[in-house]
Amino acid sequence: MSEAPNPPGRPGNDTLARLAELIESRRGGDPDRSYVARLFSKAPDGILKKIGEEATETVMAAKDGARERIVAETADLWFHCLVMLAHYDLRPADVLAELERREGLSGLDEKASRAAR
Ligand SMILES: N=c1c2ncn([C@@H]3O[C@H](COP(=O)(O)OP(=O)(O)OP(=O)(O)O)[C@@H](O)[C@H]3O)c2ncn1[C@@H]1O[C@H](COP(=O)(O)O)[C@@H](O)[C@H]1O
Repeated sequence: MSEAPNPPGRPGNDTLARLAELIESRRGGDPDRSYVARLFSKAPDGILKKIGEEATETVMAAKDGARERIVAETADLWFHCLVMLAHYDLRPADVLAELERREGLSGLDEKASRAAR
């Protein structure tokens, strides 16, 4: 994976990594001063509940074809997933590595190989 910073105006892996570090820094923080610390204090159920809510809101925005809401709700969903990953000592890099591992592997071929197992 490239270590180069994101090109200006092109947020990417750096953004996820930076946000993950910020989330990590909130562990054990004051729930009255930090939303992330509040989520950690309710982990895992409080985080998982938010992921369910944000996933539903993302689906509803997409059904409406509301592009701005799709972006906003997907950002909420990704953010809460990052908090969940941190709770389980995982990082965005772990998920990105899995996506990279799948690059070039057709989802249909992968599914067919499962049936053959
Ligand atoms: N990216 C986010 C981010 N995205 C969404 N949210 C919060 O996630 C919540 C989304 O919940 P909802 O939309 O359901 O709104 P709500 O009804 O107010 O939420 P609930 O009361 O139901 O929990 C809101 O409170 C948002 O403010 C976020 N909160 C924090 N961050 C990042 O996390 C960093 C640390 O935040 P603090 O820990 O609060 O300092 C921030 O600097 C940001 O970079």
